[in-house]
Amino acid sequence: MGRHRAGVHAGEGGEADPLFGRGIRLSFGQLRHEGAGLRTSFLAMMRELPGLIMVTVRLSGQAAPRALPAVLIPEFLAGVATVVTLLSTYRVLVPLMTGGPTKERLIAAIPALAVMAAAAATGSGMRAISKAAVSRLAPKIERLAYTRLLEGAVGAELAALEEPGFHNLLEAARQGTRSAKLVITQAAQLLSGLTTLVAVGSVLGVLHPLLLPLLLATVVPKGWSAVRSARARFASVKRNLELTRQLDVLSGLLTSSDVAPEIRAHGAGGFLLGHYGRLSAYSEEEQGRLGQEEARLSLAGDAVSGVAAVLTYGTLGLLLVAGAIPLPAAGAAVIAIRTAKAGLISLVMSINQVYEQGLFVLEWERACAEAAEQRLRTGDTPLPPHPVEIRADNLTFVYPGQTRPALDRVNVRVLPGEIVALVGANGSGKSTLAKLLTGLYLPTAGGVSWGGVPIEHLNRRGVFDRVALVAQDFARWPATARVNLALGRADSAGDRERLWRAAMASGADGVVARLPDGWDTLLAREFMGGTELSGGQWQRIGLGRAWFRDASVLVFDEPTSALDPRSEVEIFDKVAGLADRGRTVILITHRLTSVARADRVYVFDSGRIVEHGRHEELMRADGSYAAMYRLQAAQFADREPGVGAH
Ligand SMILES: Nc1ncnc2c1ncn2[C@@H]1O[C@H](COP(=O)(O)OP(=O)(O)OP(=O)(O)O)[C@@H](O)[C@H]1O
Repeated sequence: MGRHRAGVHAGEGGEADPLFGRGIRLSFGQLRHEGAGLRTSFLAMMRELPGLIMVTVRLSGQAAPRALPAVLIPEFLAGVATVVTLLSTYRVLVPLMTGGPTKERLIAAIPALAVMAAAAATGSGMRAISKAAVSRLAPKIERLAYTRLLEGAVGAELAALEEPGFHNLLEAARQGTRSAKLVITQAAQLLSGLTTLVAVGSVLGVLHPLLLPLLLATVVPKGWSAVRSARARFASVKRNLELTRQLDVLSGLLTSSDVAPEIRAHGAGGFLLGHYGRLSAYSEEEQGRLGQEEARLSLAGDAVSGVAAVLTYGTLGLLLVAGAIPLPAAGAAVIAIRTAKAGLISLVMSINQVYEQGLFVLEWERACAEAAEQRLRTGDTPLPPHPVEIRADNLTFVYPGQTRPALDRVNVRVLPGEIVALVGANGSGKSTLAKLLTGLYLPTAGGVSWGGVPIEHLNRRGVFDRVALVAQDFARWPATARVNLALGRADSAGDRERLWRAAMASGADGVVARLPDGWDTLLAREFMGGTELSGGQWQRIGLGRAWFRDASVLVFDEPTSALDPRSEVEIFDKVAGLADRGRTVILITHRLTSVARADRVYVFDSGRIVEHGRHEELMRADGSYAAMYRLQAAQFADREPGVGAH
């Protein structure tokens, strides 16, 4: 794809992105703030501002209840000090500019000068105290916000975490947690800017009432451009969230050690870099467009504000000439206006920041609310004591965002102490069923029950507690070997005997024995002191986790895919042993020889169960299971010396 038209984003206008398909285009459809952002009036935006700040203020109240007054009170006192400084400037100027001997005039100015110095020093001191308080408070707010977000994500339904929209929201919310810190810093500055402005305003009001609206006329246009460009920046970030995440994924891949061998062996580096460059160009174009928009807004704000400033000085001159204002008052007014200008710049910058960052904090709040809505739905019926029968009745399941069911009216029975095997072609729904039987997903239609109670009525955390799951893509935690084995019952991680027992059952004992620091070896080569395991070694660790968890229902999804033949046989023996000891085993495998020992085999095809029964029954039935079994057996028979080729 060549260079895109100016203003047209990746995938917009119907064409799919050559790397990510329709993803980026779809993300544009999900924007909620963007359109609204550009239509919102200035007044509406200014009305939003206190609400935006309040989200962070509430957060800071929870993060450190006493810290906020420590920020606000000194900031307020600093504002008061500014008023006093300005008023005393006036009092210094009056004796200096009125007639009389110079010495007397100087002496008359000294008390006001002393007050001015004291007020200025107090103002600086107060600002320093507030700054120190902000730097103590801000990280606490950030941590609290981030922890809340993580708690929400951890407690959400698995299905929610598979929705891209939720991920975009989480990404914006993650930014929101950093923003909360900035909002509090900037809100303190905003308060300081406002107090300065009020101070200057009141001084000007005292000097001559006409100067006050003129001062406001210099402030408002700048505030308008600041808020508008903050909104435009926020909209731009939202608009590009999916693109930003995709760029992050690409740069992560280019630097990841996991895919580094394939990138080199397949010469994929140039290809990926090319796409990185292409997608970055979209992002750069967006930034350029945004920069232009901000420059336009700023110019418009400056122009109106500049005219107002000229008018202010002009009015001051006219008032002076007309004798409506004495010379010292005019001098004080000039100083007040200059002070206002400095305060104004900082005020405008903080309004801009508070507004933009505040919108992200709102995203954080929205994500927390969304996560709460998506919180794991759980009933309060306690689990019947083990052993329980697990059933799926007319179970249908459609993944979020999909239209075709992954499971279509499936009926399954798993009796306590049984080994139930799920077999069938890739993508036929075996892993999905295992996740539904163990309560990780809830049915779209039909039902799953444990001991006759529908799973949604049960305490699902209680269900999880009864389950040990060795998923096909089990987690390889970047942690020590001990944690990797014991994570399923982290409280017992210190139980060495239990660790060794689990390790011996899965064959992980030999792996751990060869590790440089034994159980304390870090299994993550990207960190200092870390080491890496082979695929089969990892699988033993993953399997050991199931034994360590010691649950009554065990799900093994392709448990031996990376094991050597001898280890594979050993593992299946151990799995059979688990069932002998009353554990229920759900086994998903393509190794049909190991299925022969199962009490029942369910054969899947395109989300449906096409056959079920014991191995012998299925062989006699001579259906698809028998065909698959013979196909596998024939592969070995063909290679037997004297029987087949080679
Ligand atoms: N998280 C998901 N979101 C959307 N669709 C999914 C998800 N996981 C699986 N699917 C789809 O559901 C169907 C069933 O997948 P499942 O993983 O259950 O198959 P499987 O029988 O276990 O396959 P395999 O033998 O390859 O492991 C497939 O069409 C797959 O594309």
